Amino acid sequence: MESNKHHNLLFVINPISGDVEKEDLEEEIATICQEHHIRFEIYKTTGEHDKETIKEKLDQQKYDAVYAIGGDGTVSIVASLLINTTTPLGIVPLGSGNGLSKDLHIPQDTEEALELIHRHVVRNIDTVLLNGVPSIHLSDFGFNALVVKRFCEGDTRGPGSYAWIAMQEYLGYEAKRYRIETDAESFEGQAFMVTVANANAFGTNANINPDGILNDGKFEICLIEPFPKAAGIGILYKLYTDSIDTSVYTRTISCKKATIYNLEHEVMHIDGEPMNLGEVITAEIQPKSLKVILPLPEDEE
Ligand SMILES: Nc1ncnc2c1ncn2[C@@H]1O[C@H](COP(=O)(O)OP(=O)(O)OP(=O)(O)O)[C@@H](O)[C@H]1O
Repeated sequence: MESNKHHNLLFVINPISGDVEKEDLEEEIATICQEHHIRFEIYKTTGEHDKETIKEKLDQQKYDAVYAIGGDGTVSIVASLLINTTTPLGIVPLGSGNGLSKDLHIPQDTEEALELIHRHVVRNIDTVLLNGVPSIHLSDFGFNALVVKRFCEGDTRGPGSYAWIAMQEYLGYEAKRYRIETDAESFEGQAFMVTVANANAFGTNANINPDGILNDGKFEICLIEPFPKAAGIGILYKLYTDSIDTSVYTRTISCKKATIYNLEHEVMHIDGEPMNLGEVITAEIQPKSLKVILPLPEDEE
């Protein structure tokens, strides 16, 4: 565990995330930073070449931390630039999906999350490389990836439209075939979805990997195998009560390295961004490769 006092910060704000108005936010940031004698800069994302622009800023100047203010997409852009650097990632969750921040127990209330600027600890977490592309949270193939793809193609945001798309796609969805080889065990067969899980729960709170630990040097491959449609409600219930690992239709492989053969070229996403990485995907853990800013443990407050 480390702590680091902030002197110079970069805030990356996504002005459209979560359909949340963020006008007062800049003033709140300015107030806290002035109070604690912290220099700061704000970059507002545009949706175009944000990663490149933020990278230029990081190359030009040393920041003590970069705070991503938005949803999982914004967090993912910032995090991918901070992996294997000494600069920690801070998160102020303000998106429609805030999965990583929830798994890290970062306050979901904006005011409380901003308090971390002057009261926090820094910890190292693992990340996973999928054909060289970093995944910090959850990536998957199959049903959920299809829903994520349709969601990204649509023009409505929020959990309601995600649930609506999921319902529309569910009845017609057919499991796809995968071969998975890992340093622990192998699998070949059909799956409804295959998740490469560094963390635990999606932004919707569906917990696909209840026992996952973000800094254990391993990731999990969580499979939901084919099931009768009538069993869907039970699986959904287990996903939302942190007990999916007790379902007879699931299988979890904990490993450090895996090769996934996506035999039917099913859609996939990495941390919520649809992506096509081809038929053969290698996944490899990058132990403790990302520094994150977290609330002080209760016994240290
Ligand atoms: N100024 C902007 N105008 C339009 N789109 C933007 C802008 N800034 C960022 N974006 C887009 O916002 C998306 C990321 O949003 P993020 O995940 O942080 O929040 P979200 O509300 O959870 O979003 P989503 O509903 O897509 O999950 C990316 O697709 C990015 O291109």
